Amino acid sequence: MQTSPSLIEIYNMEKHYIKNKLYNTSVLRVVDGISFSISKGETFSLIGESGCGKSTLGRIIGKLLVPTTGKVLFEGRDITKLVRKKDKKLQKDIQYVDKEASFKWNKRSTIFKMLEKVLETHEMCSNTNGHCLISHLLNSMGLAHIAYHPIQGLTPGERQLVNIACALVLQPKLVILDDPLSGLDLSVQSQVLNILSHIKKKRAITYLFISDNLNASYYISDQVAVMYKGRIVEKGTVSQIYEEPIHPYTQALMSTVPSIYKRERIVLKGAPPSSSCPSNGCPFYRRCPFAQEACKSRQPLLREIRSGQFVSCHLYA
Ligand SMILES: Nc1ncnc2c1ncn2[C@@H]1O[C@H](COP(=O)(O)OP(=O)(O)OP(=O)(O)O)[C@@H](O)[C@H]1O
Repeated sequence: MQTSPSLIEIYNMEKHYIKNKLYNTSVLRVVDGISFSISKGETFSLIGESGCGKSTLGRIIGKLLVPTTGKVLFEGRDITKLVRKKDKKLQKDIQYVDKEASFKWNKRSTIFKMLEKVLETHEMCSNTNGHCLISHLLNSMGLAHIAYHPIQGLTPGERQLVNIACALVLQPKLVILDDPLSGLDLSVQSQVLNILSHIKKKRAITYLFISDNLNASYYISDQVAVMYKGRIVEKGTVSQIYEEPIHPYTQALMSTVPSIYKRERIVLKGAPPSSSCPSNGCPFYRRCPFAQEACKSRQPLLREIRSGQFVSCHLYA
């Protein structure tokens, strides 16, 4: 249930790509009619198997990718048609942290210098204020001891934390974390997650957390949306999605984390359909153990089945 006002609202978002294999043209529906909102101060996770469209949606919200159709409101302002490069406020307010820390900076530069440069680029803070801001941030992220180390000697975990620091130093309102734990050791993953939660408790910040790491998303999220083939099949609070999932796909997904979802393992048959052969029906019907006739021909709507828990499934229509 949402209590605080929405920071960002997404309406009917779609992203299609035209695939042209030797003139046999087809349309890839990577994001296929998605609507949701994220309240101020919450952590909203997008989960689902690889290729379901999570990053594409994240990049659209981060204004790094233009959608085919749809509308985005940020603090009530329609930003759908705004160009990120031309809007300084938007560049600062919405930060996108990519899955791999890829520094475009001089590898011999120190972390402190790099963060100074980020502030300078965004015309933020005089020197003294900037230095305070950076020191404070590095302290709260447990990075103060390596503030003057060159970037080239950092471990993968430190590089990812510095990548996140580059976003946080701008004091954004929304941080999109696209698979921030990818490629990190388990112990480093929990360190990054702890730091993200710690920062969130201290600042009025909202996270959009994109991941196929179900344990991590359980740990950090308030709200969760489950994606399947470019659509949201279920959305609710973290306990609703992980402990009381309703959609057959969510149930199968959660059965892979027996430490949280205490039911029998569900093994799905087949593979997800290609995004280039959309059907009018439910994208999950070929693999669904409960598929009915209606599932083949009619796309189910996302409906509220329990308070705050939305499901797109004909079983509950
Ligand atoms: N520029 C593009 N042109 C064509 N297809 C694309 C393009 N970008 C992404 N796709 C396809 O869109 C689908 C969704 O990709 P996306 O990266 O959004 O998925 P994801 O859920 O984030 O997966 P992962 O966790 O593996 O990154 C994939 O099948 C991908 O190949």
